[in-house]
Amino acid sequence: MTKDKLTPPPLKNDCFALPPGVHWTPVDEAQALLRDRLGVAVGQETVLVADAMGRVLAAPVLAQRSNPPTPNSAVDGYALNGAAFGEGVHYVPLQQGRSAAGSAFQGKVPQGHALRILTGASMPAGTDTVVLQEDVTLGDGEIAFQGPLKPGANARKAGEDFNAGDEILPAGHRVRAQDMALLAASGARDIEAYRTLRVAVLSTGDELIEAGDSAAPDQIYDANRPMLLSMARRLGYEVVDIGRIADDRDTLRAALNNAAASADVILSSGGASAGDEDHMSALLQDAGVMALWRMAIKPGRPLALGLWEGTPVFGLPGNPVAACVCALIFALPAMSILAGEGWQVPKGVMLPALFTKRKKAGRREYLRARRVDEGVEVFASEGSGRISGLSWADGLVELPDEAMEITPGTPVRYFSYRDFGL
Ligand SMILES: Nc1nc2c(c(=O)[nH]1)N[C@H]1C(S)=C(S)[C@@H](COP(=O)(O)OP(=O)(O)OC[C@H]3O[C@@H](n4cnc5c(N)ncnc54)[C@H](O)[C@@H]3O)O[C@H]1N2
Ligand code: MOO
Repeated sequence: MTKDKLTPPPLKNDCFALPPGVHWTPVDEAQALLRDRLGVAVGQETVLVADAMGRVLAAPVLAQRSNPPTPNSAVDGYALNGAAFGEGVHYVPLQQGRSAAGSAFQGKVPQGHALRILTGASMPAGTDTVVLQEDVTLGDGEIAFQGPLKPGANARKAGEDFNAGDEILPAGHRVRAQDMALLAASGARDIEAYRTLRVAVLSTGDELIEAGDSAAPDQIYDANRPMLLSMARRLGYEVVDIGRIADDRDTLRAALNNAAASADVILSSGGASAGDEDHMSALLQDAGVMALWRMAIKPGRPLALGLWEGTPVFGLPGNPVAACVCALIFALPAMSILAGEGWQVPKGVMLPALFTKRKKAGRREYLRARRVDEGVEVFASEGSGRISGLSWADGLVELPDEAMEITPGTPVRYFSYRDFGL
């Protein structure tokens, strides 16, 4: 072929333009596929309640006992039979003794008598009501107060919170600090939990060096691996650090074998597109287990999804912002399924935009964003190598697949990093 016979394509400097003839998978379609195809990837184990924080329940938790286990007093005061004290002033003799939390009164309170009672103490036999000590004048061996009393006032019924045998937490629930109170109160000694998901993380690229090492001019620090390892740790997963892998197919194959043998899911970054050194997508394609690799998302359109030796692989794009966004939008909810928690995606909130942008149709866009009192502002650049914007931001703005004209005040969807559990 001679030079003058070559026909160059029309110049297309927009690297985000969607080439025709390629199916660009919408975010919703890719998420639906992950949601349908993935299942729990971990076994189960028995875990002491003391160690339950952050664990995902593999079975519902049933209460071993009721809360409260007996009727008890909600206040410090005097226990009596409420129905016996109608309108008017009452002078009521005190029964000897008292009922305190953990030290219940053993006898029966005679009709027309009252017993000193403290908050949390079991209601003694013969009583159903507590008159608040602030409403009482204490005399010598008797109390005086103004009727009428409402029978049952200031007393908690046995099981009013939950009863023995009630399901207090469902399977698939991830135990939070607040749930630790419920688990302990229910009398549980241990829970059935899913084993903690193991997440292997690797970075590909000959240019990468380790944080803190001395760098040649064309080397760059591996920024994605520390980010992805930290996301996994923060979400309570066990991490397996596979390290930095050179742009060499055999080396990457060996690293994937190692990762698949030691983890339940693999997060890699770089080499996801179709360049000469994009071995991740090539290997997954050769193995015939490549599901999707072009997403209608910005940043991050090259995303290699596949199975390696049966282990799901997320081949995230190399650019750190794209790696972060694709991890949040695809890998995190997928990992929550693998971990037993079911599909978890944040709903976000609609906030007024404090920026101007004209968005084209065909791709969902995520902008680094920061919530302020008046609404949400976005990072000055959309460049997916601008790592500083990830730290500038406290979350993401999501713009829909359709075209959109945003001016100050237009409602836009905002997710905080915390909404993703980060
Ligand atoms: N001709 C085209 N070239 C590129 C296109 C395109 O459509 N046509 N898309 C660009 C986009 S968008 C992205 S994103 C990248 C994705 O490619 P890869 O996933 O294969 O990523 P790499 O090429 O390996 O790296 C991209 C970029 O990110 C840097 N990088 C990689 N890993 C790390 C890391 N662990 N820490 C920090 N930085 C990392 C890498 O040095 C590159 O600068 O392809 C574009 N090219
Ligand atoms: O689409 Mo690339 O993943 O933005 O940087």
